[in-house]
Amino acid sequence: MTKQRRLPKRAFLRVWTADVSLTPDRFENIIDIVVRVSHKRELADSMRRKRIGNVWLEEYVGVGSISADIYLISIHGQGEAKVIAYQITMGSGSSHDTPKTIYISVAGKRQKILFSRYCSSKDILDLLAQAAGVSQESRMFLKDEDGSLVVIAPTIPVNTRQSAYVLITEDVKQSPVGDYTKLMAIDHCKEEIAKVKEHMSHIEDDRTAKTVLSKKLKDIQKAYIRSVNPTYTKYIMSQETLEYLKKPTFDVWYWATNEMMCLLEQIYNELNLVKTFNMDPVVLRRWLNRIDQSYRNNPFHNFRHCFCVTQMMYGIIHICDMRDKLSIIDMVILITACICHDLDHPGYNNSYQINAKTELALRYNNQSPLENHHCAVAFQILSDPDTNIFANTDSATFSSIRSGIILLVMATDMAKHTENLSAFKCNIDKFDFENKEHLHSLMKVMIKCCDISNEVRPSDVSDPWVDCLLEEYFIQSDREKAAGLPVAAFMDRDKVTKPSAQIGFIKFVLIPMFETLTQLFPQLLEAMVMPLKEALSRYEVMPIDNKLTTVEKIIPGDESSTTDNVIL
Ligand SMILES: Nc1nc2c(ncn2[C@@H]2O[C@H](COP(=O)(O)O)[C@@H](O)[C@H]2O)c(=O)[nH]1
Ligand SMILES: [Mg+2]
Ligand SMILES: [Zn+2]
Repeated sequence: MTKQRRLPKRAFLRVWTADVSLTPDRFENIIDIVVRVSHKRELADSMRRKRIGNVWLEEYVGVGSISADIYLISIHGQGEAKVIAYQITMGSGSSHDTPKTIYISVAGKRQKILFSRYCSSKDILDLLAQAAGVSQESRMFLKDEDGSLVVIAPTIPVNTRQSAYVLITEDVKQSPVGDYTKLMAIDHCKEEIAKVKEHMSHIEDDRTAKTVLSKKLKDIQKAYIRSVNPTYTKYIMSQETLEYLKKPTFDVWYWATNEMMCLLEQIYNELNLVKTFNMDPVVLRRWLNRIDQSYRNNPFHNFRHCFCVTQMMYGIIHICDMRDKLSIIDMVILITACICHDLDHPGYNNSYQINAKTELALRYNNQSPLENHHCAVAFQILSDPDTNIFANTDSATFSSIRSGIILLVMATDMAKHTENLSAFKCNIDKFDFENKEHLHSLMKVMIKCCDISNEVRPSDVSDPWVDCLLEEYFIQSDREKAAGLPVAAFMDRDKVTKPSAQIGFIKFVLIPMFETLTQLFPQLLEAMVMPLKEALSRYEVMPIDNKLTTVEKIIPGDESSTTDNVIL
C-alpha cells in the first residue's frame, strides 16, 4: 500500500509498518526508507534514524518541497515491509533543529532531557518515562516551581537546572478504577463520534436517517463533553511561543489539535476576555473541545482553518493596536466569530448546496446557507450550559455579542464580497471609530481578510493550504460531475492548477482588500501587503500549465449568481 503526501522542506517522518515480524533486532537491519519523488526512486540518505518503541522517527532533510510516495522500508537482505501509516510533522524549512533542553527532577534527582522541537509530545513522554525508569504506559505530570502543571509537548518552555520541573509518575494500573473507566469512556465516545460522522457522510440523501444520526451524535457529543476532565490545567508556554502567536509568520501546521485549543485559550486570556466576561475556565475548555468536535475533517474547512483565521485576527489586533481603538465587546466578537465562522462546514460550497437542493439550502431559502448554518451551530453550542462561555455575561451584552458574531460570520460569504468591501471603502476617508456603521464595516472586512489570508503567510505555511483547498474543490466537482450538476471551472481537476488558482485570487481579491485595510492601518503594508505581493510574484513565475483558457477571477457580489466564484 502506498500513501501520498506532500513533504515539506524539512519534516519528521514517523512510519508504522504492518509487518509483525519486524522485531527490534530486525529493526537494526533496516537500511533505508525509500521515497519515490516524481516517479524517480531516490534514497532518502539524509535521514537520521532513531527507533522509539515500535515506531520509527526519521528526520527527513533537504529534499525540498516535493510530492512523494512513501512506499516501503527495505530490510537488508530480507525483503520489504509495507508502510501502513505515516505521520509528518512539518517544521520550518529554514530553522536549524538545535535540540531543546529541559531539566527535570525525578525522586529528588536532577536530569537533563534533550529533544528536538520537531518531535511529538509522545516522544517526550517516552524520554521522561526512560528518565524515570517507569513503563511508557505510566501517567506522567510535570510541575513547575509554583506547582502548576506544565504541558508535556515540544513547546514546553526551557528551564534551568535550578528551576527543574518535578516529574510525577503514576502507574496507570494502580489508578483508581473510576479514573481508568473515565478514560475508557472518553475513548469510547471519541470512537462513537467518529463512527457516526463517517456513517452520516454516506447518507447525504436520506434525511430521516440523518436526523436520527444527528440526534445520536448530539447525545454522544454531550456525553463526551461532560467526560472531559473538568480539572483546569494551567498551560504554560514559552514567551517565545506567545510572541510568535501574534505574528502572521506563525507556523500553523506545527501544532496538534489540543495545542491549538490551548493557544486559542491563551488568546482569550491574553486579550483579557476571560476576565472581562467572567468566563469559567473549565467551560472555556469544554467549549473549545466542542468547537473542535463540530468542525468536520474536510481537507480545507476544518479546525485548523478555524485556528488559522483566529490566529490571523489576533495578529491584526496586535499589529494594528486595535485594543486602543475597539471596545472589549468588539474584541470578543472578532475572536469568537473567527472561531465559529465555518462550524460544521460540510466541505461543499454554497453553489453546491443550492444546485443540489440540499437540506441547508432548503432551510435557508438559498440565502447564504452555509454561513447561516455556521451561526446556528455556534449558538446551539452556546445554548448548552456546559459550553456557554457567556453564561456570566448579562443579557444585554450577550445580545450585542450575538448580533455582532452573526453580522461577521454572515459577512464571510464571498458572494457578498464587493458589497462588504465597498461599504468599508465609502467610510475610509472620514473613518470614525465611534460610528457603529463605520465600525461594523471595518469588522466585516477584518474577518474577511483573516478568512482568506493563507497567502499572507510564509510560502511553506501557505503552500499546503492551496493543496487542501484544491483537494476539497476536486471532491466537490467530482461529485457534481457524477450527479450532472453544474461544475465551476476553478474547481475542476481538469482545468485548474495551483498558480492559476492563486494568481487571480491574490491579484483581484486579496491585494485590493488588504490594501484597502492598509489605508486605515498603514502597519499592514509591511506585515501583509508585501508578503501578498511576494506570493503573487512566486506564482507568476511558475508554469501555469494552462488548462484554464480563461483567467480565474472571483467575482463576488453577484447576488443573482448561485456561485460564489465565477470564471471570467
Ligand atoms: N483560489 C483561492 N480561493 C481561496 C483562497 N482562500 C480562500 N479562498 C476562497 O474563499 C472562500 C473563503 O470562505 P470560507 O469561509 O469558505 O473559508 C473559500 O471557500 C475559497 O473558496 C485561496 O488561497 N485561493
Ligand atoms: Mg465560510
Ligand atoms: Zn473560512
